[in-house]
Amino acid sequence: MSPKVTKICCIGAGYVGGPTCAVIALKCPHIKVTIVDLNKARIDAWNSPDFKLPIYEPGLDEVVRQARGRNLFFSTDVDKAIEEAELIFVSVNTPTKKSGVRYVERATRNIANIATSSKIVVEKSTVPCRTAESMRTILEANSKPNCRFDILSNPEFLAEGTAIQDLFKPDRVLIGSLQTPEGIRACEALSEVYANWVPKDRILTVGLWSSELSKLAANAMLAQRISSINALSAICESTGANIDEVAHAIGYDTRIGPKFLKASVGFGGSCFQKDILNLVYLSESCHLPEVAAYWRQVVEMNEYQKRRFSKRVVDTLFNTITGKRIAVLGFAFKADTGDTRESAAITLIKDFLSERALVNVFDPQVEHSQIWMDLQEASPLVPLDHIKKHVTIASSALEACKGVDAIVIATEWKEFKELDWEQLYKTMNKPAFLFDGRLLVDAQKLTQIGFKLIGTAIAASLATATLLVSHNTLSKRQRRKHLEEDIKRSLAEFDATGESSRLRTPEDEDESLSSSYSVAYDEELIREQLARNYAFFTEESMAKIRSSRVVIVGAGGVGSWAAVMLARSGVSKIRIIDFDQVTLSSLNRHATAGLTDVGMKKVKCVEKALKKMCRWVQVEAVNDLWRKETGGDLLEGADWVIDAIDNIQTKVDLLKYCHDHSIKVFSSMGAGAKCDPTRIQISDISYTVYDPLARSVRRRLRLLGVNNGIPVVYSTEVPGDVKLLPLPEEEFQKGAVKELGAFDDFRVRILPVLGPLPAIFGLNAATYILCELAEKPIFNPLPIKNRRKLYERMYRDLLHRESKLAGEQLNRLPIDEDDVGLIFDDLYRGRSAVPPYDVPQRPTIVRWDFHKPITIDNLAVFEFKDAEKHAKACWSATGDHVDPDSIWEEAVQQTVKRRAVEAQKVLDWVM
Ligand SMILES: NC(=O)c1ccc[n+]([C@@H]2O[C@H](COP(=O)([O-])OP(=O)(O)OC[C@H]3O[C@@H](n4cnc5c(N)ncnc54)[C@H](O)[C@@H]3O)[C@@H](O)[C@H]2O)c1
Ligand SMILES: O=c1ccn([C@@H]2O[C@H](COP(=O)(O)OP(=O)(O)O[C@H]3O[C@H](CO)[C@@H](O)[C@H](O)[C@H]3O)[C@@H](O)[C@H]2O)c(=O)[nH]1
Repeated sequence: MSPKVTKICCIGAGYVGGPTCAVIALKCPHIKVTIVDLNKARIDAWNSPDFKLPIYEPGLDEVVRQARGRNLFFSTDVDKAIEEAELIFVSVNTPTKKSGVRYVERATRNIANIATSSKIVVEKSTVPCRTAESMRTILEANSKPNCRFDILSNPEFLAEGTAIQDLFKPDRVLIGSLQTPEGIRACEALSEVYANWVPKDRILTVGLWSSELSKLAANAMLAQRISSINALSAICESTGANIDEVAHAIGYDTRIGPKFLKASVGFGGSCFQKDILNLVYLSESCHLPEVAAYWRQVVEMNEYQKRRFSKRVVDTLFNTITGKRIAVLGFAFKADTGDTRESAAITLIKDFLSERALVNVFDPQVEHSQIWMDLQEASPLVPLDHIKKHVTIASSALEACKGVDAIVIATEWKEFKELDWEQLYKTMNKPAFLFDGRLLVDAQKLTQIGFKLIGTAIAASLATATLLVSHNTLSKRQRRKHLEEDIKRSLAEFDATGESSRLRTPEDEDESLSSSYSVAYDEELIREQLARNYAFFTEESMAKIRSSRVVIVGAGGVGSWAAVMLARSGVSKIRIIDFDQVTLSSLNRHATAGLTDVGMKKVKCVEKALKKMCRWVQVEAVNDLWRKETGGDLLEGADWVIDAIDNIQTKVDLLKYCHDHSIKVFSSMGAGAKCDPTRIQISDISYTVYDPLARSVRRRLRLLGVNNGIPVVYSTEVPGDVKLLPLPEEEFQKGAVKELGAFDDFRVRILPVLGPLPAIFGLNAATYILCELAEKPIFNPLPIKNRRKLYERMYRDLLHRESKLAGEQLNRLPIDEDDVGLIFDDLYRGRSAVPPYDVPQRPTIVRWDFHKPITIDNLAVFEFKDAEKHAKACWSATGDHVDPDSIWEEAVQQTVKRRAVEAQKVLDWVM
């Protein structure tokens, strides 16, 4: 017979332990239930005379009111409760990663140490599969005589906000046990407890490991539905489909069902992310990388959804929210709870702050102290005082929305649906933007009031475009009128913060930077300043450039020039990282440093200059050495990274890190000891030649498994006479001098540098990235240029072959070496016309159609042996030549024809 349970202890008085065991006490008056916790404040709150419970959960206080003091007790005396109980729930928190079960382990050890009689120990916490085994080992190793422990898994499926309802009427209660007679008896004892109110057919009994895994699986499947619908919402936004309609339509299929298909700003809560990551670790430890990647994508999609949402806010508010005020309605991770763990609102507010917006936040349940704690935790490097200057916690939604430029609904609190929106509209700045991250409000009604409504998933991109145009046209005339005054005002501001003749202190820098931020720079002014770029790239591409973030590692000769040109071209977010200071000798190549900047941090010097050039630019100056161990965070949010580092090991680490994390990176190779700008070029790292730094980086990366896929700027120049200078004593004082070397052979020496060269490298990087951001990439940058000798040889080969075919020695051809260069490098990009279009070992050009004369549109590039084969097959001494289309496959014919069309365009351009 199964043992009768009369006393239960629950370790952990949190969101699960509290409501679950309170309901057990309510439904089983014959059982004494004691909920214990180490956190005294929490227990005091559970015991508070006026029922100010530590968690907000509809219906919970009613349950506690009925049972507390009768058969429900809350206590900090963990040991006493363990000793008394026959059945112990372990309902402690289980944060992510390997350390996640440490609280479970601690609680288990506690049980082992205290218990003097047999116990049924129940895992209520969500744990990785086979945690019960570790618990058993701990319990058995420490057990006393006549003391047996049976372990059960009884995962909890309640959702916050509906916990009481879920506990009263669970879909199922799952109990896992070892399939031994003792295990089954323990399982029956727990089943009996639930049977007091849960129908028997809803109590499922399974094996221990199945039960543990089922909990992770259930959450993974639920979260996967949200990520799936959120991924579809992105498609809706691009196509004009409506995600609510899509969800409704697919939910009608009984196999899919209507629940958990609400597109949102991203799921939050303490469970989903943690439990999926647990499943990912489990898959990895079972050596199932594909399975791990599959589940990881659910979390990644969620991150993407949050990022996408904040980007949408910035884009819609005319590409900048600097100085603008945004109301965030809702801070809890979902409605009807005060829980904020992993709430999407935290990420959104963090993003808004990093864009220098001002935020008003309101949540009907979340404590103010909790909001400050979460925001501080999200940005640990930013002092709380600074956060408090930019965030205001309002006491009502109305107060939060007063005077704001936009409202963001982050939590689906019902009361937000029923706000007096007409009143709110009146108090807001116009246009009154409303971003409904929960698709909560009545879109039609609010649009009629005048709101510019942008949901997570309606055809917002189209709406935004229309808005931008109408807004701009409407106010263009007035704005034009003020343009001149605005410029004057701006210039006056600059003067006030401008250079003085004395040496500047870091305090001066900060002051001038912050005051220059305070001036709102009109969108019209920005467009005027970027007019030539708009003309070059078009509206759409410029929107992409302006909303992008570039991280530049290295603020020296290369990085500073790249930063300047990116900012001048409209990039609005630049993070620049360097640990060094400006020295007098930096001035020969630095883009922004002046005499008064000597001694200043390089990154600050760049920041200061960029802000003077471009008022839209937000610079994050990070005065630190980039290290692979900790540098990941610094690359977060980057659309592109520029490697402008001169230290080879850090360079390799950065490139490898970017490669492994699929972060786009552009690298600068060696600019030292060179002077010929015509030999500087952009290519994939795998195509670099004659550059010793590139060779060394290439070799080290290859050892790390990275062969290609990194665009670089480098020079093919082979310096004739490089004079290395000895390293000055002060550099040795800094230690680790070996790390200073640009490349192996040049360690601990100073490489002579001609100033313009690093500048050109930096400008190459900026140009390449701008075209990429604009989605108008430089089409196939030449792998190699300045190959005069090669062109001469190819010309000679062609002359030789044509002479042989004609049966007489020709002196010249109707094309010259420049034409060869054009055909080979510009038209054929240095590659053969034959798939897979390799760079030929011995590139050769050959007449394509022998019926026609030699012209640049009748020559093709082949590997030497293919060219010979071609001539042999097509040429006929009688003049009855064979049509090349009859001997070459379709792909080759098409390539040659495309190149011929391009050749015609070149001719039209040149003539
Ligand atoms: N929150 C949910 O909606 C939910 C739903 C189902 C399952 N779960 C799972 O339930 C578990 C608990 O989650 P939660 O949200 O209740 O966490 P929580 O942080 O709200 O509560 C855990 C409590 O355990 C206490 N605790 C930790 N170690 C202790 C010890 N050795 N002795 C006494 N008290 C100790 C902590 O002080 C804390 O008050 C987790 O594994 C979670 O994944 C949570
Ligand atoms: O269609 C939907 C449903 C939910 N969410 C969001 O998803 C998150 C999680 O919601 P929900 O699952 O309702 O709350 P939780 O309290 O996290 O509950 C989940 O996690 C618990 C802990 O493991 C499990 O017990 C529950 O069964 C499981 O639903 C919240 O941010 C919701 O806003 C959506 O965006 N769209």
